[in-house]
Amino acid sequence: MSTDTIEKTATRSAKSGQPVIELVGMSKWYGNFQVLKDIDLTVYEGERIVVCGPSGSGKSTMIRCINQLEFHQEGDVIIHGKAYGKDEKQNDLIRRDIGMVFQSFNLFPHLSVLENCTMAQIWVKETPKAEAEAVAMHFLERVRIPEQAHKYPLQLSGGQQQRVAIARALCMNPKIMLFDEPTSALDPEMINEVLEAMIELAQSGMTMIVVTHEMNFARKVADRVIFMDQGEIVEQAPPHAFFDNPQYDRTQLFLSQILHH
Ligand SMILES: Nc1ncnc2c1ncn2[C@@H]1O[C@H](COP(=O)(O)OP(=O)(O)OP(=O)(O)O)[C@@H](O)[C@H]1O
Repeated sequence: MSTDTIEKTATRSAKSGQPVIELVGMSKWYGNFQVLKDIDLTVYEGERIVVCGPSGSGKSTMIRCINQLEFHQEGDVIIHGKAYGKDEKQNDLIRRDIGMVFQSFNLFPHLSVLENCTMAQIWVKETPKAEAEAVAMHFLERVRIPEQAHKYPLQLSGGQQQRVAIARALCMNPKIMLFDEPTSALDPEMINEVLEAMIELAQSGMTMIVVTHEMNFARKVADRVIFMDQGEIVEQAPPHAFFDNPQYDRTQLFLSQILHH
């Protein structure tokens, strides 16, 4: 697929035409190993991007560079028109717009569900406790587990913990949500409840980048599917271009990746 077609695809799928994430010539090395190679990617407001590719292709590293959990060494990461730079205060402000959900939930085990959802609001945004709790309950209701608010993470199922992690991220009122294999650690019967929460979020207009191999989710929700391989974006297209076109050779590549995952 030509760069021109990719650009048109991206523009067509944009909800408002405003770029919210721009990766420009982004490269990163771990020692001598180049994990990301000259990545160019523009994500528009309200777009839902699914990222897939073989293990080790750099998917996690790319999305972790978007909120600077990892640091790129060349190129630019621009969020809402502002590039991460040397000014840590500005970097913190940029990061506040971005919520992240990890494969391993990353909840604090010694805090209740409610406290997990209020801690950053209280300490980072200085929201009064009662208000933070009301916000937390709102989002716990949205992911359908308000009744678990006073339990501790280890008293919940994996699917419930992941929904808490989604609620916790939403409590910070992010403009962008990043998901790094959010269902990979879950038992099969719990995957759907998490995907449903993500689908509802997508339908609310949230800009999302989701690293996942859940292709039903990609089909239902994604505006664009991006394939990475060896640190590069090797292909991107709307999901139907891959899945509804039996002639499309990337479908074969994709299936082989899934089978080996
Ligand atoms: N902290 C690190 N130090 C050195 N190498 C790393 C580090 N983190 C990741 N890597 C390497 O970078 C490459 C890309 O890793 P990354 O986790 O981004 O891939 P991925 O596509 O998300 O893989 P997976 O699907 O298995 O999660 C891999 O070869 C990995 O071993």
